[in-house]
Amino acid sequence: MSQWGILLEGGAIIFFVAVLFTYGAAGLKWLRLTPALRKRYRKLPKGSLGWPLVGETFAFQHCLMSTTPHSFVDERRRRYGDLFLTHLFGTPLLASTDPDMNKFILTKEEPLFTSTLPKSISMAVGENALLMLRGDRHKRMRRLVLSVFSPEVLKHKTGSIQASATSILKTWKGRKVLVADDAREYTFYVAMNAIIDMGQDRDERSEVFRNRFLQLRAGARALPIDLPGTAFRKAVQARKHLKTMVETVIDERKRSSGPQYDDLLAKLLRASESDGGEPLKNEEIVDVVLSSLLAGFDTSANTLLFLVYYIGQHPQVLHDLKVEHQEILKDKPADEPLSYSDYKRMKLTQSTINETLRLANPVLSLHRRTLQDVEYNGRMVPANCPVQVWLRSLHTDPDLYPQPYNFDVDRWKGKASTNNFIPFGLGPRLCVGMDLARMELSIFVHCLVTMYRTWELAEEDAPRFFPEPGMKKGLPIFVHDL
Ligand code: HEM
Repeated sequence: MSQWGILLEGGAIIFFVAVLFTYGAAGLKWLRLTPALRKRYRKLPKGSLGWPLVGETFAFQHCLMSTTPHSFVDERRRRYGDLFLTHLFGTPLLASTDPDMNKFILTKEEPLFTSTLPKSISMAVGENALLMLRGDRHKRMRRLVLSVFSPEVLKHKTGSIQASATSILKTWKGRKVLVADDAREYTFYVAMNAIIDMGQDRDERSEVFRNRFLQLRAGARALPIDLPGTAFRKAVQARKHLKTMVETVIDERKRSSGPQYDDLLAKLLRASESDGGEPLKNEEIVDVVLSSLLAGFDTSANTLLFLVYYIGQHPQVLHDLKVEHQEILKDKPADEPLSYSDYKRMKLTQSTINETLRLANPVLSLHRRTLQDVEYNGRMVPANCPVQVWLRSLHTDPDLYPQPYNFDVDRWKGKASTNNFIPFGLGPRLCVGMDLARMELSIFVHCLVTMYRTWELAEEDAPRFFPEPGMKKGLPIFVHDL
């Protein structure tokens, strides 16, 4: 631990000093509130802020890039407990790895907590994105979005999702495949079909849309430096172009008496008919469309990437999956597309997805900020304090998951979902695309294991967890025929 860390360790004052350091004048203003808090100093969680300004960022990055990405959190949890103080990427924050505390944080949004996003992501998703909305506006928009991603609607999409998976997988024969690229291609078009179906001009227009979308996504992950040539500036420009494209589709749909769509855009355009509220403005629709695409893109693609990796590493799991999916095919006339009830029979596939999400969740942590002083189980978190729920450490807690770093699909047999497994979040911001994600992943696995006998790595590759979970080389593989 650094000198600073030793000096300050365990002292509640560290939090105030950190706020002062990080927020300058704003921190001073905050310090004026301390008389009320002083009594409660001793209840503040412990931890270390590492070095001035950079805090523990380097140690955190170093661990994520190493072969033991969990060690940063594991070590601090051992030393300070399930809720501890750290300082990452310029912000002092409290990290929670405690299932009950996580549930408390995620379910008590307003008046106690609010969700927060870094500046680059806020720019990319727009101020009307679900992730940015609060209170009644969030509830209304969430209801509208959920109605499109509900099982009742998704059950009609199994055939088209299967067609997308099959067409990508057919191209895998006889060539070296970079799974990361094709996973992104597949999940992007599945999500686009559910969110904004481009209709007749699909191929050409979708391609332009996709390229601009990739620029937007790159900027969402970059530093928010708005200068010529930066990823952030390119993303701002890409967003303007995407906005125009979405508005063009809106105009076409409003003018046309052509085909009826059942995508998210159609739902948003008819919002007032379905819930009696005010019609949505174009900018609200654009933000919800783009942010939903962004929220579902890397998350689903990276999960698919890890699914292919883990199944490939575990021949018994591949064998058992083949049995499950052949059973489904056996009961169907040849060439009949998968139905929703076929999908519901994919039990082992669901366990495999769970185990993949447990070990390689694409979302490392969820970000909140306290709106007032919050006391929980004898510990106090001051107002305006960033709090992060660390999913990965929860999902690899040895008390909850024996031999946590083993890929073991059997641990999910007959298990109902609990607060100890929250890859899609919890509470009022539970992922709205969860059912779509599970369905597209399951259908891809079905097509993969029924179209090919097995696959092998074309080059050595290994998981990485920084800057985001993925495979170091994008998982290059060769597939083998049945
Ligand atoms: C394996 C894939 C996915 C994972 C692991 C995942 C994970 C999550 C998590 C953890 C949250 C909660 C965020 C928070 O509490 O701050 C969330 C929210 C959200 N997700 Fe997903 N997601 C996935 C796929 C998708 C897909 C496919 C879509 C849409 C097409 C989507 C759209 C959203 C949206 C719009 C929210 C915000 C909900 C709100 O604020 O009310 N996600 N997701």
